[in-house]
Amino acid sequence: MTAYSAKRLPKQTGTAGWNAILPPQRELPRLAQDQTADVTIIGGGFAGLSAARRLHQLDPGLKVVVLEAGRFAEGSAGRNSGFMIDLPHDLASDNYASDGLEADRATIGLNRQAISFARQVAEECDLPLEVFDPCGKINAAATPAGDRHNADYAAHLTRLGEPFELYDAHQMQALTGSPHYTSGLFAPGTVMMQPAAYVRALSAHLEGQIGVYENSGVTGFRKQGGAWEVETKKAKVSTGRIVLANNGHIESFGFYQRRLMHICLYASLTEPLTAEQIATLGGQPRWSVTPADPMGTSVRRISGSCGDRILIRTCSSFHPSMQSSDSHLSRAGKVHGQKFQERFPNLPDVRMEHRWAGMLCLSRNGSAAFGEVEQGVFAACCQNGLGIARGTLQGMGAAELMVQGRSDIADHFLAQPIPPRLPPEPFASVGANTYLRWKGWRSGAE
Ligand SMILES: Cc1cc2nc3c(=O)[nH]c(=O)nc-3n(C[C@H](O)[C@H](O)[C@H](O)COP(=O)(O)OP(=O)(O)OC[C@H]3O[C@@H](n4cnc5c(N)ncnc54)[C@H](O)[C@@H]3O)c2cc1C
Repeated sequence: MTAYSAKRLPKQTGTAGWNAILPPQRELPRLAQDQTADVTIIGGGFAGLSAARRLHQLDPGLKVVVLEAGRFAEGSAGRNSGFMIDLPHDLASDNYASDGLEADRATIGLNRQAISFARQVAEECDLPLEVFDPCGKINAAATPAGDRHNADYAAHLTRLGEPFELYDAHQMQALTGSPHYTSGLFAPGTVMMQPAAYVRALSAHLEGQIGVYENSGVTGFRKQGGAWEVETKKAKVSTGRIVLANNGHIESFGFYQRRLMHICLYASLTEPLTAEQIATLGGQPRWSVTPADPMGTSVRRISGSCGDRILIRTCSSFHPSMQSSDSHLSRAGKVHGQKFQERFPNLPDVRMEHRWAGMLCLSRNGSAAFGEVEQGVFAACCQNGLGIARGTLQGMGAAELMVQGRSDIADHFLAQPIPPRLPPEPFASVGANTYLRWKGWRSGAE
């Protein structure tokens, strides 16, 4: 008999700040009674919820069940910085060869399909701009190396025919209130999300169409005759097909073993700024910057019903156990405090209200863990950092692969080579953590 058991279920470190600042969340049911389904989706982040929505769009007659281990919006989907980005981090057109440009154009086109899909969700759920804002983002530089990076990136965007604007230090200060930045590159295609509010809204919206269960971690699944039996602690689902949309935790079931890198990122969110602090800070009420050096610090200022706050996102660590610790979080928190002070020296008394860690999943070659991994079992995992757009896209692609047999999105992921193996332990952990610390140090003021 074919059977897969989960070696572990997700455990989170720190409070998921985006979720904590929202009003109390209505609890969705946990799976308490045995059920049957056509498709069972394991994991309720961007990939799982998008797969569910796309399946329902393609065939409303399908009986679909989503099983999420924790509460919706408490996992990484509600712990990220909220940048739904259309442009790749590293443009492939370095060599100015036309196949590099074509590859970049294809990736950008697909990311924009994911953004359109999410925009429809925002429209149907009537999400306000503070939750889903197609306002673009700025790649901010704070050193000559960062300025050079932005200039190179601008040259690539020109070749691609993509719009952008360059800001000088004065414009950056007028926008952010911070004297820290030396230049910025504004690209208009990114959507800024309140990620927990989006995930809550999408899961609640789906509740009327399919079975949506939280606090229902899947402990295993086994082949029973022609169907799969998916087990949680309390009840089972007998299902024709399964989508594994549990990102790095796909490895917990034994797939892609030692091929996925489990990286933890850390973020802190301030308490609401007082009217006096807002006046001292100046700048615009909402803006979002990613660092010119990807290992630097992302910063967001938000305003609206959850108050005026600033998010600081930096530091990373490698955890094959898929779990960080309070001591790692506390160390990252100290760095967040320093990064805040460097950027906002005129706000010495602002306290961080929430700090958290969150896992994401990378492969060494940037490939996804996608496709039919066992008869009737489909993977939509390993988002390689840009998980809001890529997770949404993989969820859409897995649904299309199941129902239509193929699609542009599914073909894109199926064409990628399998993620290569990692070096054995302890070399992988020592090597990766040393590399991450070195890259973090090298990013300096960025
Ligand atoms: C601090 C931080 C900042 C980030 N910033 C950004 C950003 O600005 N932009 C961006 O694009 N990406 C960002 N990311 C990455 C992004 O959050 C992830 O790539 C994205 O959440 C991946 O989506 P997913 O649906 O594939 O996986 P997840 O969001 O991790 O969802 C998988 C779900 O599966 C559930 N699960 C796991 N095992 C089981 C099981 N056995 N049974 C049931 N459920 C299970 C988990 O609880 C989880 O909710 C950031 C991540 C962090 C931590």
